[in-house]
Amino acid sequence: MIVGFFCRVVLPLYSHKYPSTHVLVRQTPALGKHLSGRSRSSTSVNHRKLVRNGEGKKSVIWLEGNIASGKTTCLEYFSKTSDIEVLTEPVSKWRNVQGCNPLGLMYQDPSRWGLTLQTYVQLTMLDRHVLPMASPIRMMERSIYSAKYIFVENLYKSGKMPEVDFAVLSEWFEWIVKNIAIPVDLIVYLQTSPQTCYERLKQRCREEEKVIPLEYIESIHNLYEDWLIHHKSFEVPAPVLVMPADHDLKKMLHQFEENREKILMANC
Ligand SMILES: Nc1ncnc2c1ncn2[C@@H]1O[C@H](COP(=O)(O)OP(=O)(O)O)[C@@H](O)[C@H]1O
Ligand SMILES: Cc1cn([C@H]2C[C@H](O)[C@@H](COP(=O)(O)O)O2)c(=O)[nH]c1=O
Repeated sequence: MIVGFFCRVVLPLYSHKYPSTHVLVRQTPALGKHLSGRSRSSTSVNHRKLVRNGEGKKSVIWLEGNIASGKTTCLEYFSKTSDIEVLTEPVSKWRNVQGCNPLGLMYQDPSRWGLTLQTYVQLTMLDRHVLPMASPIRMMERSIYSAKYIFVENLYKSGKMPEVDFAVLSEWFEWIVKNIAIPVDLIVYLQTSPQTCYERLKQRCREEEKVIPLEYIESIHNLYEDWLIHHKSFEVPAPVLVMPADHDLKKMLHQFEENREKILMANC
């Protein structure tokens, strides 16, 4: 089964270096063209979109990062803060929709099931994005954007997703982001080395993910870096706070605390 998923994938060699201690906030050039001052927040959405009322002062943070980079651990830490609601990724749904497991099927045969999984990921992510906010601050694990720009892109670029599947998903995605407000004020990127994620992934030992080789994690890493660091692939919809995340748990918790203000004051 491992062969079924990965044998035809041609992957680039991994050659990045990682900053180890400091945290960077990046304002994207593309963002500046569209947004200015206060308007970069959730209130800035195109008037043609379906805008939700009463959310002007609220702030939405997306937590992005590779598989097993420590997103859930970070969310757990911030979930203890009052006035923050935390939305984890709906992975349990991806593992069980009406008794079927699209995540497992995708890892077994991505060409056959990639579209199925990614259609469901797109739907369940959208469902998360449009959920009315129950607190002034929302921290959300990943986004409909990373599902498309990282995971769909990876399936397509690695030759695992047929062109027609990619075209259909792309049209759905474009329609959604054009017509539905997807607010975001800050993207926090947990920047890890693929090796770190690979080790954490093995330690976590999720059944469906046992077939994942290091090369897959490297591809996801490169797509994240091209998007959020090098700005080489797709528009970045909010400023990016880069948090080095190879450190042990103690240091990571310290780093979360150090950056608390920066993260929680995202729309000020
Ligand atoms: N800083 C860290 N050092 C060592 N292990 C970690 C660290 N952060 C998380 N882990 C462990 O790595 C695995 C993946 O972490 P998790 O938070 O679930 O990542 P993600 O949500 O990004 O997939 C879990 O077993 C978790 O306990
Ligand atoms: C968003 C997204 C995720 N996946 C896969 C990748 C992982 O196996 C899980 C998510 O786990 P994580 O520890 O939170 O990274 O889902 C995918 O295949 N496609 C996607 O769009």
